[in-house]
Amino acid sequence: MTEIIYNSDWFQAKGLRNIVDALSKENDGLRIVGGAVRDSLLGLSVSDVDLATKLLPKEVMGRLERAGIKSVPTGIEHGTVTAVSDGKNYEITTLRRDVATDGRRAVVAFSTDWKEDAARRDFTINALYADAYTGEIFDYFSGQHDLNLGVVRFIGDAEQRIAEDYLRILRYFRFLARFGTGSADQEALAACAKGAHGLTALSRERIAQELTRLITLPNPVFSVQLMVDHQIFAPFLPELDKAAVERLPSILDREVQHKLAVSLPARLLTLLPRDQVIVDRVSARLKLSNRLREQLTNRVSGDLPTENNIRELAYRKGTSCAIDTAALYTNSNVFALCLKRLLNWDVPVFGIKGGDVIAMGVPAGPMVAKTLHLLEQTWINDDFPATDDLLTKSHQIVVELLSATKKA
Ligand SMILES: Nc1ccn([C@@H]2O[C@H](COP(=O)(O)OP(=O)(O)OP(=O)(O)O)[C@@H](O)[C@H]2O)c(=O)n1
Repeated sequence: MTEIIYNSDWFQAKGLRNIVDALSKENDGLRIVGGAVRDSLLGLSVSDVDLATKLLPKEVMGRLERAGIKSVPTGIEHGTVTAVSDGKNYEITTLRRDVATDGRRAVVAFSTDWKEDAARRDFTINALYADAYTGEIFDYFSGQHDLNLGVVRFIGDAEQRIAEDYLRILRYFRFLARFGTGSADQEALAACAKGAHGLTALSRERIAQELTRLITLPNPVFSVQLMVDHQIFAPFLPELDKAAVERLPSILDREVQHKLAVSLPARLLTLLPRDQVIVDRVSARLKLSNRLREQLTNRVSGDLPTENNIRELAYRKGTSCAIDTAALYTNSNVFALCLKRLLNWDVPVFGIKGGDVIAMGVPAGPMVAKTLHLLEQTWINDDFPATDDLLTKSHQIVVELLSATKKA
């Protein structure tokens, strides 16, 4: 186990080594903790490295400064300093024990006891530490055992851990989807259900971020089903569509079968009815980014996709939007036909401009835009013919249009 950590690229990274050299003047003062240790033991890639230390935040900042490493007091009242080393951020947090909490924010006291620090963390698999010099693992709550079995277990009393931070409910289901083996502990589920009301007190951004991370995992179905069964969505997503638990697996199947990239908007929309008002309301409540809101709106507004209109949808709203809507709202036959229509088809550019129709005899003014609109729609209805055919046909249409206008 020690070798796995010690030989990892992230452990030997220059940025981390510089920090370790700057801080770790005494033994037992600095350890890696949480996701980096957990993921590394599973052979997964590690992107974020968090450190825990017995040193007080001021001392951490002082030592980093003397070593020429930039540090930012990102959460100094909770003991967290972010070091920027070799272009990467590392969060360094002084060991803590909780003294009070309102479920959103813990009031903490600093500690020098590793087990005390471990005891205030959420799950056994997240309370694994690795010595920052040797990579030696410290496991106070059988986290490695649980990791090997795919068990997500709260440390100590689940209700208490949840009351310290209600976001842990959503984290529970996310980690279950990532590491679980398809079973969940009834006591933990009951504690999550009991604490779910507390989710309303959390910042919407934190909820949206967790939900996004869960829903875009390779297989969130088991967790989502459990969350539906235990009414976990009710406090922040009462609009949850009953069909969600069927639509989500169908999207996943289609993504895998047709090698489609995971689409966040499509995954989120599996949870909601196809109703723009509701989607807008949820987007506002969860404070989703403008870009994501637009993507969601594009996917619920307009006609349902069919084999006949799928290219028009792709032309007007983009290929990924067209594929998503087909994946979300059509049966498997129609979906396959839609995909076939989009395969090897590059969305073309309409080749006629205002100047072209004026050159064809349309008088400058409002008639230009109207004519362009008509020509574009005809081009779409004719299944996007190439520019030469488009020009010939456009000429005919303009001639007919002008003679009809003259007669009128
Ligand atoms: N509500 C929370 C959030 C975090 N943690 C602790 O803080 C560590 C770091 O948290 P975070 O970076 O959010 O998660 P990771 O465990 O690193 O995993 P991932 O990045 O995959 O979410 C966790 O491992 C856990 O020990 C916790 O106890 N309770």
